[in-house]
Amino acid sequence: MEIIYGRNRKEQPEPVRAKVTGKIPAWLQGTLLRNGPGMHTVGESRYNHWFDGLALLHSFTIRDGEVYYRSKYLRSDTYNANIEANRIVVSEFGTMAYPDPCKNIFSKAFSYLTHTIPDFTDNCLINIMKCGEDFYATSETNYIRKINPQTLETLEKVDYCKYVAVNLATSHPHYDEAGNVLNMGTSIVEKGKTKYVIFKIPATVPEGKKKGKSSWKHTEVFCSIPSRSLLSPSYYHSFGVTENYVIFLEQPFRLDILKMATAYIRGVNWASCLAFHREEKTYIHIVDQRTRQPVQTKLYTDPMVVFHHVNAYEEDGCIVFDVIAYEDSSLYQLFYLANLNQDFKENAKLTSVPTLRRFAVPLHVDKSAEVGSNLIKVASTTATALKEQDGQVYCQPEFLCEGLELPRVNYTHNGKRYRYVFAAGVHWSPVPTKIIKYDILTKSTLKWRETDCWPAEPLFVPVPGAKDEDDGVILSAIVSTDPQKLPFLLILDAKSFTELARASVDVDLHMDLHGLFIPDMDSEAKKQATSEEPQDGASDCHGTPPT
Ligand SMILES: CC1=C(/C=C/C(C)=C/C=C/C(C)=C/C=O)C(C)(C)CCC1
Ligand SMILES: [Fe+2]
Repeated sequence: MEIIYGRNRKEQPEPVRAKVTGKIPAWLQGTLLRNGPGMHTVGESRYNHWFDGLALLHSFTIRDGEVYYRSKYLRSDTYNANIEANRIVVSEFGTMAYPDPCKNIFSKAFSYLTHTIPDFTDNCLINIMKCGEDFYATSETNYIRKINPQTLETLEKVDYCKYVAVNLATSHPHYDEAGNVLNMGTSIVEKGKTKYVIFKIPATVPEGKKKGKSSWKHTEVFCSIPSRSLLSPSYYHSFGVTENYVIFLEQPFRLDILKMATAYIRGVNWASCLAFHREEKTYIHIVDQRTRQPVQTKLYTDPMVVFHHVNAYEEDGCIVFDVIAYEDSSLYQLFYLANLNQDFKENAKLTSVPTLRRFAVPLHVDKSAEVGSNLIKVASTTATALKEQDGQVYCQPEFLCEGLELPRVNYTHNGKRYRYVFAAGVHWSPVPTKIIKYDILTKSTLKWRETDCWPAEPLFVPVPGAKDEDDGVILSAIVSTDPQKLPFLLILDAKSFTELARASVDVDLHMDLHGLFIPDMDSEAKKQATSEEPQDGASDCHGTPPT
């Protein structure tokens, strides 16, 4: 497993032409842009956790049946400082680092205690976010980095704090049809007012506002939800939306602000400031996007840990939402590199399998409904919401299926009724071994797997003019541990899950986390843009750099 997770990868900044077998659909034109950790040692120093690794961006550009690959390390301030010092000098999720070895521990403690929380890393390794015409590499701190989606070059650093009062923000924003970004973050520095903030970044500068100003300046706070515990807000990796509502799970997997404030002096990492409180409830917050107010009903469910929301929609006065949930927080523990070694089968055993759970919550509680009665009348789910004596509502999910992570849906169905979940297949180990299509209606599963192949998150791309939800393809970057087999971009027909094509590349492909697909501009504009490109005559697979 070290081959997959712990090894430093060589970047490939010049495009390499892939060897394509099978046939790539003619309509599939664009760039799959993805992010993930690629470097886990700097000089003699080593990160402890897979989520610490320096961000390595990579892309597969698909054009006229050909595929070009490139990869480039994000030149974050963190990357540059580490490379210059030839050691890890910036702290990450699982590794605490000290910038200045000359200072003694007390001066360090003093300088950090003057700020509640020290400056976080800009090593944005988790996802890619589209904001108007711009693309950003993202993580969960207050920093994101603008990138050039074609050349993968690193551009300016954006600090969320300048536009909205958050110190942490998710790397799983949602997009509406106009491309506006809806995201959530936590404000932890104002100790008396620890809160979760839902905010919207417009795709363009709003009409009537001075032209030329960045749309970031028009970021609006939608709603703030005070944290139940001021010194220990919930950690969350994503949230859900429907057409009119936002779903936020305040789960008992919490950050301890006091522990964070003293982490440097104590020499412990950020991860140790996170704890799962298995005796506590998970509170379900629903925010109405139209009134920007939280729904007043107190909704809760059993303790659980959720990283990924899958999708959500409204049905008959209820909100139905699907998440991948765990019984504990062992997932983050398993990604310590010490567990991802040869004995990973023993060391990296999840103590709880990820399960796809469907919740249904009532938007209104009928005053005349009896205590103990189930408020969910939706026939399509067995999820329940029981009215309690004190007016609270206890929600119990329907268990749909288990053994899946990194879920994706056809994004045109985001927030709406949907039927298919595409995901990576994992079981008692966090290492994906297959790609799954789960049909919520028939509760059936289609799978793709191949020996010694380790798939990444599967991404659905719809065929233009698609009629069915699964009219399109699945793209997944596959890492191979068979020395005879190159890594490849896999293209599956999303309906049948049969392989349409694979594009093998002789490069050091890394296991990544998340990304997006950027469809090419319309064909006329594309012709103009590519008319000046030289002809591809390379036989060594180093083809024409795609624009
Ligand atoms: C650096 C840093 C953080 C980083 C978290 C990361 C990097 C999480 C990655 C999560 C992933 C990849 C989950 C996949 O399911 C915290 C804890 C937010 C807060 C303190 C500073
Ligand atoms: Fe994620």
